[in-house]
Amino acid sequence: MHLHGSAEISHNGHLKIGGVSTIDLAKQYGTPLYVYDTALIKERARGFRKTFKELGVKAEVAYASKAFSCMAIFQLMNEEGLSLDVVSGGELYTALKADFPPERIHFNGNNKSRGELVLAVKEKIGCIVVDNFYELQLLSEITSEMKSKTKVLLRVTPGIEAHTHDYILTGQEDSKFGFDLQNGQAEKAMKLSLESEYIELLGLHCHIGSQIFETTGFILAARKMIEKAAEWNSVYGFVPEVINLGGGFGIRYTQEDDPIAPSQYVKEMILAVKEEVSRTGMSMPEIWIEPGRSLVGDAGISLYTIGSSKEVPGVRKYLAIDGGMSDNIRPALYRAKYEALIANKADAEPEDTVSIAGKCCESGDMLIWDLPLPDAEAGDLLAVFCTGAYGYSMANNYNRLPRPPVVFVENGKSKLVIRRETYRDLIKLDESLT
Ligand SMILES: Cc1ncc(COP(=O)(O)O)c(C=O)c1O
Ligand SMILES: N[C@@H](CCCC[NH3+])C(=O)O
Repeated sequence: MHLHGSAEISHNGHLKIGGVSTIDLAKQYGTPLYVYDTALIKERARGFRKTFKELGVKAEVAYASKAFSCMAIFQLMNEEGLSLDVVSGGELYTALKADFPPERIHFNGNNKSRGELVLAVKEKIGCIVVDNFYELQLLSEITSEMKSKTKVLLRVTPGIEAHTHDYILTGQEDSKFGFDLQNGQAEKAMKLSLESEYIELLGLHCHIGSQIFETTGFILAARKMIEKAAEWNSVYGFVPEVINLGGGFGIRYTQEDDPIAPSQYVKEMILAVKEEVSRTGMSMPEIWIEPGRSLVGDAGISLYTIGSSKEVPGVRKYLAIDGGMSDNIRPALYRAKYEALIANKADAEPEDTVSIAGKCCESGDMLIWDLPLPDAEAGDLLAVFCTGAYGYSMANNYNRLPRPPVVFVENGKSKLVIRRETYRDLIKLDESLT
């Protein structure tokens, strides 16, 4: 078994993360439980910033908060000097409540509501990433009504097909996101933005997809954006201050995944930008990126207690855990794969191949198919690796399962940052509550 992130096995065969025993964590906070090693998140955040610094490029690294949003992670990212990408009024509200500096917040999304845009303009956030003509018009009206200058990036689709799951591809022509860069839409949006009195056009944004393992797509996108910007510069005199190349850097969920180092993505993108800038004679823009998964993904693990089991003779053995697609929908949604071990027998050799079932009333609620494990029984603790991104943030109350708590660990200490939902929480929106 390969360990992920900062996980290690102590002399008694127990799995530890961030220097804390997972057995103790399960005892103290119960299961299911999400655990994040914050030292690893800080290391990743510092790594991105350091790479830009070494390359001498003015940059902003914005944490894509959809990967995992709560006040504690926003506070951590703020302390690390990162900016924040939000995609809803809810994420924006959480960030403001966490005292995240509004000027370092960027607002993405393909159908922001009037209310969301008003909040963003009122709070004078760093920039709004405008996605379509409807939004451009709406934002022009809102900023004029409020007489408030607002910085904007235009999200464009550069027409790149990155290699990843279809559901998480976003940079191709046939996408719901952004202005098409090739067919004149983006150019029209740029002209409209320049004409709008209260809109201050900072530059362009693209995001080609998520969990991408190669740099080709990023390089092509970067080149296309600079090339287009240079063309517009010569025709309209528009010089972009900022080019945002999005996020999407892949991480290792299983040994089948072969990601490159986060710094490598950045280095190759910057090299492409620099080459294109000198070829076209444009001035070097600030480069912004928006990683989510690569900041928090492998820093998180999920802990579950094993309960029932079922043997289908000659076919397979199911082991059921006390969570499932309600706290990790990725296997059901994308056929995502994970690795796991028995945390209280972390040094034991696998003896069996089992399939890990969730407890939701759904046959598709399978967390891991065909997992080699040592002999496991009810009460054992299952640790699933790399659940830090899009686990808690996509958690739901299907079957009215309460969402698990989140604990941060670092240097042998743990801290509860989101408490477990209670049954009372589950009915708190019901109007008949007396
Ligand atoms: C606009 C935008 N930015 C950033 C991200 C972050 O992506 P990832 O978590 O893959 O780094 C996403 C998600 O794919 C996104 O849609
Ligand atoms: N939620 C997805 C990725 C989509 C990212 C947001 N555009 C995942 O779990 O992999």
